[in-house]
Amino acid sequence: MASSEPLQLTIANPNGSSTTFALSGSAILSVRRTGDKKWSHVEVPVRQVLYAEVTPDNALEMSLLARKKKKGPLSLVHISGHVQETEQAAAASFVTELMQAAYDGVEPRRRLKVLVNPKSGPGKSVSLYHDKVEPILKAARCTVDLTITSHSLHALEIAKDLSLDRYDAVATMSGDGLVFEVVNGFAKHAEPMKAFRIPITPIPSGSGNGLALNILGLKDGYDVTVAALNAVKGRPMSIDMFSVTQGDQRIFSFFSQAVGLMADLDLGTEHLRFLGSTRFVVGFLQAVAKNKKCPIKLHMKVVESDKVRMVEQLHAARSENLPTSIANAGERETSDLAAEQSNGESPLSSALPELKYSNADTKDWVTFDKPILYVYAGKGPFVSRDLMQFPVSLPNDGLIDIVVQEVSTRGQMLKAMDGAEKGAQFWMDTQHYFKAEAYRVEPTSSKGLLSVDGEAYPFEPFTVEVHKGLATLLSPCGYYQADFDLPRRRAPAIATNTR
Ligand SMILES: Nc1ncnc2c1ncn2[C@@H]1O[C@H](COP(=O)(O)OP(=O)(O)OP(=O)(O)O)[C@@H](O)[C@H]1O
Repeated sequence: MASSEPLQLTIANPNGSSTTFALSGSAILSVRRTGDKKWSHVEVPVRQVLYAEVTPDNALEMSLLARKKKKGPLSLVHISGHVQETEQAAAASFVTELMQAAYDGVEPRRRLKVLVNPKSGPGKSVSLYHDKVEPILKAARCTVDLTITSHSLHALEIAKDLSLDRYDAVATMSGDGLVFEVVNGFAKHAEPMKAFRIPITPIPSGSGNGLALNILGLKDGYDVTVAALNAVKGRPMSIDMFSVTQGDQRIFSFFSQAVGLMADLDLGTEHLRFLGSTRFVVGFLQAVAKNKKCPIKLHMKVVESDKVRMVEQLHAARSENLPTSIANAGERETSDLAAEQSNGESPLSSALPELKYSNADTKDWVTFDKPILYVYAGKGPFVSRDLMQFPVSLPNDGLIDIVVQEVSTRGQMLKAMDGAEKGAQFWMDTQHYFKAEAYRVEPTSSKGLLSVDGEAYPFEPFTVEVHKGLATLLSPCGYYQADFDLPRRRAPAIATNTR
């Protein structure tokens, strides 16, 4: 709509009440209803309009998400009215304009495979799905194929055999564990590259919801209503995936790998589960008290190690974000993607990308030569609500962010907790940060833990490499929603280069 005049429609109801809709600049919908005390005036960004139509029996039906109070939760609101004969043409064109603005290039009425893990988080995901999520998907006229997972690896089995042409996206209502199963199921699919084009969209109900936090941001990352809206109309966003190879095993990781203190925290604090998220704080304090060196050798194929430059690259990528990071999965051919991923090095293929670094050849790589407390590598700024571990992470730069924490004083490690939710620890001189194409860890002792996306794997040598843009998520904006910047005064002094 080029006009700055709001597009208006008033429908008169037989009982004497009326509803007036005004659509301003294709961004804001305002609805005023006489005779409705609860929702007499609703004003929402058009993105929050789920559906609008004039039915064959001349009813105007509209569903949207609105907040009753400015800072209150989003509620599902249905508005309906009778369209009289004289109003029919105007109502039809208003609804068409509104739907175009509301979906802005995204196909409405998505076909969703929904997986709900009844055991995730506090165990209330099934009722939460039926109470909060399903009504939104239905109001948006999505077709829903629901499976309540009945056992561990059920989601993997479903993803492995998914009828790819039947679905536009897979929604996982759980924590990060179910996403891990879906990506590893896609990797085992008969058409893996096509499977990875199906976007995955997390609806947070687990105890670890890092992916939802990264996509939806700190404020909305635990809000199932915002996540359901993202399932309805988020845009496909390509993200890099990692292959973790260990012996003959190839695991697909979308999130993180950890050894040392952070793996101990992730996997070694199950006995503190009764503490909820406090378990990580208690676990961190216990681990810092031990201050135990992680017995490994670390080799990395480093591309960037200058922290200031990484922040600048983050901002540059953000400013040019949409055309590069948002890919319309429907319009992109698998072969285009294979070309992007291979960087022209291997023939186009519908098979998974071949491993480049599965052997132990780390010649010309950087070897980290100081005592290590932990290595934490991954994608996406937040690993939890309290820790922005990878503040400069980009969704599909083809690189993995590697944090290497040197063994340091207990006092300094405790200080690292201060501002960790904003990524403050990034600037610690003892916390080294690399962007790499690949890395390899070789344990020098058999005692230790390895966590891959929160799952335990043997503490044995492993190699990780990046597959650029292999998987697809749905995102409201095309970038990770986490703010991070240079600390203005200190910036020039703290740039580290440990290459
Ligand atoms: N019906 C089920 N019974 C038991 N486990 C299940 C069931 N459905 C799925 N699972 C398993 O639950 C695991 C945990 O899921 P997820 O990580 O998504 O949630 P979570 O609440 O964050 O869990 P955690 O705290 O254990 O990481 C998954 O690895 C999955 O295999």
